[in-house]
Amino acid sequence: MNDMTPTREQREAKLEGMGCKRKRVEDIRFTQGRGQYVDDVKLPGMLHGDFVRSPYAHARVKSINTEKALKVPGVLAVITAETLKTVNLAWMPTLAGDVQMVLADGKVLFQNQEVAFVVATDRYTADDGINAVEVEYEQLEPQIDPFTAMDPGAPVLREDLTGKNTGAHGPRKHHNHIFEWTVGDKDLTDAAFRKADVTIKEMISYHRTHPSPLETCQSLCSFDKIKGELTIYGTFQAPHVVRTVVALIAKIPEHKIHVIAPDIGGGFGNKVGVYPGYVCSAVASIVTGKPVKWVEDRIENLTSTSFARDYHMTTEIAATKEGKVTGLRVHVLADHGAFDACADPSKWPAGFMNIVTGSYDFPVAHLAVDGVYTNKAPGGVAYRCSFRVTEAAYCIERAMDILAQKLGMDPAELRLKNFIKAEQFPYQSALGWEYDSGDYHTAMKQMMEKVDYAGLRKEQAEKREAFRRGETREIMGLGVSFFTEIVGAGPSKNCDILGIAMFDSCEIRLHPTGSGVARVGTKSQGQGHETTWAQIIATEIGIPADDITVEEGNTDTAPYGLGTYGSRSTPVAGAAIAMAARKIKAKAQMIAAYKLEVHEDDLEWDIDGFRVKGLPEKVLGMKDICWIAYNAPPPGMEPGLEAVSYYDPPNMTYPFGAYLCVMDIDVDTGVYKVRRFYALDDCGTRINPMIIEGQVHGGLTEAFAIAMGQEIRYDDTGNVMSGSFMDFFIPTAVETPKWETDFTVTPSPHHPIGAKGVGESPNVGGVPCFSNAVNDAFSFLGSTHIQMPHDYWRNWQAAKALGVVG
Ligand code: PCD
Ligand SMILES: [Cu+]
Repeated sequence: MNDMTPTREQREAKLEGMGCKRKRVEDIRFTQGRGQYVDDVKLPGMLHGDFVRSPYAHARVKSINTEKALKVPGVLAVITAETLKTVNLAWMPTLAGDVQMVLADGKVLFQNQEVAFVVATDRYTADDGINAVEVEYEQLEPQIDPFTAMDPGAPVLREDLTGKNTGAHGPRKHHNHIFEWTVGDKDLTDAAFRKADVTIKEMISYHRTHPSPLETCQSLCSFDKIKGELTIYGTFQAPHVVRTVVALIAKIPEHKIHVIAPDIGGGFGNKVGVYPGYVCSAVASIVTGKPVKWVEDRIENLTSTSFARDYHMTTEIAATKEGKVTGLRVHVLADHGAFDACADPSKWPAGFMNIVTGSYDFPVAHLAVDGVYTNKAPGGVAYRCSFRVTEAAYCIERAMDILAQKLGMDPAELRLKNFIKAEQFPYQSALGWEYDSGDYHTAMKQMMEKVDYAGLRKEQAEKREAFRRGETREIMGLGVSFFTEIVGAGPSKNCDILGIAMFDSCEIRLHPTGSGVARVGTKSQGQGHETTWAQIIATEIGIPADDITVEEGNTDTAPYGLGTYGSRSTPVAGAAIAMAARKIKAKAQMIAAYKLEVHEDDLEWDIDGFRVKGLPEKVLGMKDICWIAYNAPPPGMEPGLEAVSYYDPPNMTYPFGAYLCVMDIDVDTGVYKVRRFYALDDCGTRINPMIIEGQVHGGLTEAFAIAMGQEIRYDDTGNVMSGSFMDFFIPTAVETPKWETDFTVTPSPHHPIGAKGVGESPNVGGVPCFSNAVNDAFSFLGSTHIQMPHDYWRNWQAAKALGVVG
């Protein structure tokens, strides 16, 4: 061996495989303004479309006159529901089994609803056309409050459903009722409450908010009449689903539809749903014979595409006087707006809300969810939480604090007392999930030690005394949260979207000189898949990550997959990538055995190639195997080195974490300061620690935004009060706290590389952590629960209500 032979460590480092803080390869183009987003795509002869929208929340549309608009120079077409009816597209199916108007058909049901689509030579002219469309409305009584939506005298919102007593998810009790969904054993739960020493009950609201990615939703459709082919560029988190749905609805054969999701400027769940803009730009292209682009502006994005949350959760816990939980009962009133356009797997009308037992060993539980229609925008997307998991985590984490307060126990101690123990995994929850793995006690104790929890509680006790003595006007809150996430939808036995099973896929093709390409069914919106997917392959087959190109988002080339949301990419596609790589490795091993003239079983894998056991000098590297695979394969073996895997996971993965927030609030102004925020995340095997840290920073920032101010608010008449970034809180670097991150590693036992998702976790755990900090600060003054968002004004109102401010 000469000195030039690289050491094992050097060979390993060269791969930049799993565990490496590899720099994000996509950032080379993003940071230089070389990303290619939908709006960067410009096709010859391209036209622009824009919407006439309703000023009213609830009104009858008496007439639409397009005559003047069509006379505006440059306006080429005005599409209304009547136009869409000719192609049977005035209404479209939603992902939740409901139907939604593409353009107002007789009625409008929320402010800013799409009424007509004006197509013109440029965006400005389209806008002039919009102003020239004359719509006559007759205002109707709006239904804004979900709590009165099922009153006997409540206005009828969905006239199209008149006489329908059952919906996509079972019986409907009222004309504004969508579904009732129940899980768990009601009788056993009621019995637990009858026997309980202590019970708590609180209505915990998770307000309506919005994912608001920097890039809004957009599409560019081009219909080629000669070929009969439709090409759609769009901001899609799930391009293949879009292609299938278009094929089913528009009756265009699937191979004649090309869906391309180029670079995406953030998704956060906003880009999962199907919006009228996509349908209208496609129809407009068919009608005009030209490519038609639709680009939403900020107000349109905030007020018409996919809100999140709006869950009102009446929560009860039963416990012994020692603080052992014995039952959980939750009723949710879910405000879905005008159409049920929730983006959940089809069989789950309230998503995975039944993860509401959280990290605790509840022997029994019962959950009931009622969905109602109101005159608000449709949606119900995840917004950085897989299918209502953040609502569930908020519910249980707030409720555990309320129980601790009633018992006079420390909230961290109460949690430690009730955690599912490490030896109980795989754990069967009372509401039907099988948690794959976890070690909650270790994570919680690590958090408490790192932040000096006992010291902080002591300081808080002293500050409270000082406040009582009138020496300070500042109160201190410690927010504890311990969450269990559920990500990786999903086993196709119970997860599908409109019947499309939720597996995912990867296709790897290695080239003769030892580099290659991996195509995956997911679609990064900023998560860094081009970086991390190559790292999995590097570790699995010993080809440096830099030598693997990762491609996603083009349905012509990528294998069929269900896309990226619900932190499913790592649990599902990540597994498919490892499995495809292993197929390649198996063929590589046959080649190596032949070349090294030994039996396959006599070979062992060594970082970047195979070696004969016991003969360290007899090696064949993966790069050489690539060449041999094409140019000199063993007799009888097909040339080439590629593999594809479609992976249907046996279970979801259950990441978890322990968070702590230290907050100081000035009672006279309501101004808060986040003094410290510590986040310990366990996402199993970590692919790229730097990307994970970035994901946690981003998710915590969004959690901070939601808990401390971000809200989509309506007045009594259904006017949106927060339709721009002037009134919708987007924290900048100035407001954002400093994040301290930490981790433990508890691999998923069923995932080929043991990885769980992480992208959503910080939002799921972060929101209750901030809210618990605010509530903890005020609790010694006698409050049990203050609703989010906790902006300065509301903190000040809380202080006033508690009588500490005049
Ligand atoms: N263990 C582990 C895990 C993970 N990872 C990494 O991290 C990331 C993430 O991942 P996940 O968790 O799996 O996830 P995904 O699927 O990929 O994604 C999704 C998510 O993601 C997050 N993040 C983010 N970022 C950015 N930048 N952008 C965006 O947009 C976003 N979004 C958000 C959301 S909202 Mo939903 O949709 O609501 O449902 S859901 C979501 C990637 O890269 C991966 O690879 C690692 O490394 N390791
Ligand atoms: Cu959610």
